[in-house]
Amino acid sequence: MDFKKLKRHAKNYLNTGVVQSNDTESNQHVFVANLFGFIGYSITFLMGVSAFIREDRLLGMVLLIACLLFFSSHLILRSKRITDPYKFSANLVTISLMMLMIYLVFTGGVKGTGPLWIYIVPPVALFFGGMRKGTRNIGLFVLVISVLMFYPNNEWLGTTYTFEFKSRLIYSFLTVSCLFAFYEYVRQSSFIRIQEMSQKFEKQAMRDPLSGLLNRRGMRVKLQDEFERSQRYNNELTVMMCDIDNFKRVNDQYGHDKGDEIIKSLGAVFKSGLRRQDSLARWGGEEYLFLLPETNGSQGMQLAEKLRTKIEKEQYTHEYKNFSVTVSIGLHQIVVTDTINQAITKADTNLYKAKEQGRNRCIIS
Ligand SMILES: Nc1nc2c(ncn2[C@@H]2O[C@H](COP(=O)(O)OP(=O)(O)OP(=O)(O)O)[C@@H](O)[C@H]2O)c(=O)[nH]1
Repeated sequence: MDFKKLKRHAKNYLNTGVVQSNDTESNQHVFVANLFGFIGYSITFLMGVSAFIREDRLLGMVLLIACLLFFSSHLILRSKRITDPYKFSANLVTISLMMLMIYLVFTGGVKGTGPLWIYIVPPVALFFGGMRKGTRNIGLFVLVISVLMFYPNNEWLGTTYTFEFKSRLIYSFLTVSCLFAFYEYVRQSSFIRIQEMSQKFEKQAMRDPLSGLLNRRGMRVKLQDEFERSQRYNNELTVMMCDIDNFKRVNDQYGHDKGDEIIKSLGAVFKSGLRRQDSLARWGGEEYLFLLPETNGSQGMQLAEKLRTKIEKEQYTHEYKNFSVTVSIGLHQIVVTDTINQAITKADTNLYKAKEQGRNRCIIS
């Protein structure tokens, strides 16, 4: 088998149970669960076989049982019948690991070196359980091994340790646990911060910075969603293209800043006249695109007229003089044969007609 094939197999294996729609954090956990399960059953298998060779049958059996449990955690991730396979698998890995460690502390493992393995517990418990559950599990684990080790006269141990060894084992274990808990805390909070920032940037990429409305990119996403929905449920859907009349003159007369203020203000006026399910975007310089789900042409026309008259009455001031602007609107009720671009072009054509017929009016096909 060549290296590339081996790499692909390893990747597929480690991605068992990864769900495409899940967030990166959940999938990372599934990936690590597979990796840990793999390391867990490989090592316990080798150690189990080695224990049998040394004729330590009991240790060999325990290690092979642990190996089976680690392997089951991988099989669980493949299961389609279990509701939350990751949770089940992660709990199985953590509990099996802790039981194995308790056993190693109890028996001493090979020549009293068994307790050296307990340092695997903190990273695994914290990674799979998170801060709260992980810390609680580590606390329980320390309690159990402390009781076993410090019970008078070593009565609850299958081996003997010196007092110095036991106490230093617990101190060092607690130190490692605290460091891992701190690390997990920093990792988790950084991850949350990065996720929040990425959501914020994603939102910003869909918005027009001047008006705060959707930009073309954001509107394209809405158009696609609503278009598909209207076709699936046979719902009425209307698009409306609106343009400020003679805006060049407004800019020339009152300045670009005033022009910007008007673009922003019109967006807010339009928005206040829409329903929650409607979408509004700044489609171009002084052009707005409306998407009106569950709205037919005549309902769209009523809304367009309402908005047009509202804008007409809106007053702006420049150097103590009041003035107003008007808008022209072109509408189109989408039909089944339309593509998104065709629907927009038809609304645009109607807008052009409205401009031609003298502006400050609404036209529908
Ligand atoms: N202030 C401001 N002006 C803009 C912005 N984007 C586009 N414009 C201006 O809007 C004007 C649009 O002018 P035209 O396309 O000639 O159309 P109009 O003057 O509105 O005339 P009609 O559309 O035919 O009624 C141009 O002068 C652009 O510079 C913007 O973000 N801010």
